[in-house]
Amino acid sequence: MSAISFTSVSKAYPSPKGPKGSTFFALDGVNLDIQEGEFFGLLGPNGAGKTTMISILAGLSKATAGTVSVLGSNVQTDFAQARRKLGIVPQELVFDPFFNVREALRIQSGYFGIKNNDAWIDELLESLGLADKANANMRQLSGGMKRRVLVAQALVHKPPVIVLDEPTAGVDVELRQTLWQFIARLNKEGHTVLLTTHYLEEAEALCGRIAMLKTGRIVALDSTTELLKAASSNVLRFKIDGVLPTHLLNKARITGRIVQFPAHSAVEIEHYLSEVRKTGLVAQDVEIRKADLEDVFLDVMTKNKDSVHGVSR
Ligand SMILES: Nc1ncnc2c1ncn2[C@@H]1O[C@H](COP(=O)(O)OP(=O)(O)OP(=O)(O)O)[C@@H](O)[C@H]1O
Repeated sequence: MSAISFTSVSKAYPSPKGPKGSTFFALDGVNLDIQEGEFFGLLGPNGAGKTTMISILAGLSKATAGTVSVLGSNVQTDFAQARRKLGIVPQELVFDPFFNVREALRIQSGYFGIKNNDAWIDELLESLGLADKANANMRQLSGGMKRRVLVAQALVHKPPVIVLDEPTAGVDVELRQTLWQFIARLNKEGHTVLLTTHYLEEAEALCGRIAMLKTGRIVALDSTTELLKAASSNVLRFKIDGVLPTHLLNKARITGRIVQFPAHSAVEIEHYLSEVRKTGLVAQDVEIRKADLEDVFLDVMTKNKDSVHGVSR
């Protein structure tokens, strides 16, 4: 059985730009099946539709068309069942400021009808590095600590399917490591994990399969290994002080002084370096590295530049 299944899912909003009455599709016929036990990554640029998919999954937003189910329970017609199977860590830090951490987790357990949950709550607090904060008021916690509580809250009912919407946005290295160790353990124990993130290194390290979403459509879907294989084998990377001519700029990825070119062969590498020399610029700290998921992502997004955003119908 699929852990999460999207079948022909679309979500329309009134178009902000088009003529009155026209609609804009934040999701446009999305089909996606995530199997039980997968660690699955959902990637896409800002506005691609990731949060919209998760909101529909969580029952916070209604699909305009199509069906979504969690372990066979339809999120619209069988909401209570579907919700019970899901643990969602939201992107935003929302919490009740009046309770301490343990109370917040007990209340959350109560929403799912679970009494005497303290043994699991203690394990969650321990695994997420919150043991010494159990009696701290939510207001006294730092942003990173609050995020840990949100993760614990999502997991109080031991959901078989865990959804993390950018859980590491703006959090420090220590929390990331604690969080990933814990989530990886839960995944090993059989929990399905769906992750959205802008940290492509994390997705590459953690996810067995990845979907890339752009303007409401899935534009790539494969195992992480296959996606990486499809990328150019190498990337030429160097630093320069100056601006490259347009014919080189079009092929490069620029981050400040760092210039990167996808390169398939030694000949191609030499070609780029000689083109740079011709401009009078000096390539410094030259290195050749293996292509990573960020290269694949940029490649897929560039190839799909023609996708029409917000099709008005
Ligand atoms: N309530 C709404 N009304 C109208 N448009 C909306 C609404 N919510 C989202 N959108 C639009 O739907 C599109 C998809 O948004 P969504 O938040 O799902 O993207 P995302 O992939 O999660 O982006 P990010 O990486 O920035 O979180 C965007 O163009 C957004 O402006």
